Amino acid sequence: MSTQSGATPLLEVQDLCVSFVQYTSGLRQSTLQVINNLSVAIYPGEIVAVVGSSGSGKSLLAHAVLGILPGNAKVSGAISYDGQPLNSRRQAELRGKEIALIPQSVNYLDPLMRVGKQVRKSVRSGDAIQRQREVFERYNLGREVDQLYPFQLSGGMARRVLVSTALVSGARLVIADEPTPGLDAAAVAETLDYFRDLADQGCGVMLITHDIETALEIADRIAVFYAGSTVEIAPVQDFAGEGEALRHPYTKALWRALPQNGFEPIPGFQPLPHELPVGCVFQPRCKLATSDCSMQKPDMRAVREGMVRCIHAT
Ligand SMILES: Nc1ncnc2c1ncn2[C@@H]1O[C@H](COP(=O)(O)OP(=O)(O)OP(=O)(O)O)[C@@H](O)[C@H]1O
Ligand code: NI
Repeated sequence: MSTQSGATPLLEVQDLCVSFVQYTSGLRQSTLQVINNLSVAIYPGEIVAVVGSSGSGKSLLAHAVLGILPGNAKVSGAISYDGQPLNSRRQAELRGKEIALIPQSVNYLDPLMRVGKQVRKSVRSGDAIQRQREVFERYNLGREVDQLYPFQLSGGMARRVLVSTALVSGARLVIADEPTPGLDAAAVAETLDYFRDLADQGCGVMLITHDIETALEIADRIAVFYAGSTVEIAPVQDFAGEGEALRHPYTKALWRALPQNGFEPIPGFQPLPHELPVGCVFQPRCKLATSDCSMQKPDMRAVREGMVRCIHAT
């Protein structure tokens, strides 16, 4: 992209496809493709928000980058970190160290380890106890919390512990999968400020969220997911006015569905992985659709300072 020309992305995902092998009756095997030709990059110093409705493939992208997809997942495409291919050996090496995940579910906490100890395990340099206490203080987690087991935490406390684990790690790439639900306004603001600090220090942050308003507050670029792929990647400034700077009809529709823009709903539903339409996946819901849109799936292409997957975009 022209704004970042020359720089090496911290994370680059190219043409990622993820499918699951499923066994139906008896030994019959079928393949369900859930991520299709997905490409996205994160440069040092930026926050990229990944937005999209439930089931669009956001968490699977995070799990593919970390190498923690379930065993029946088949992955193709290229993922690189800091200019080098991110193969499974490197994923294991970097996971929780250079690359930290704030998982969507609090079930990722180790149920058998006191939370102070499990957070300290992620500290790579400096005084582990001091780092852990500093971050816990920021999140209003008192000393007594250090000794608790995950089942003794409230939902919001468990979330703050998960965020703390990533923040003490000193990771250069933080992938935050819906980090804020269940947090009160102060903790949300604290978390978003922390992401901004990390980016300002040269880290990269992928913020996965279905809350487009939070994304617009904090991110530099927005990647919009729909039915297992990216439909648009746009600088945050393009989300303004009537959405005239946006490229994809779905992104424009998301923008107009926000309360301040009149709550105009998008008719129809996102298709499930086994019922994807031929051609453009958005075509059945799109006002601009022509017969060409149902012929073949459009490629992602550069339009102005962003990327879009629509043959009509200008
Ligand atoms: N292990 C699996 N086997 C088969 N299908 C799966 C598996 N895991 C996820 N999927 C499917 O892949 C699609 C994408 O799932 P994913 O969890 O990435 O969605 P998401 O965008 O994170 O949604 P949410 O906002 O609800 O967290 C969904 O249709 C889901 O049903
Ligand atoms: Ni998810």
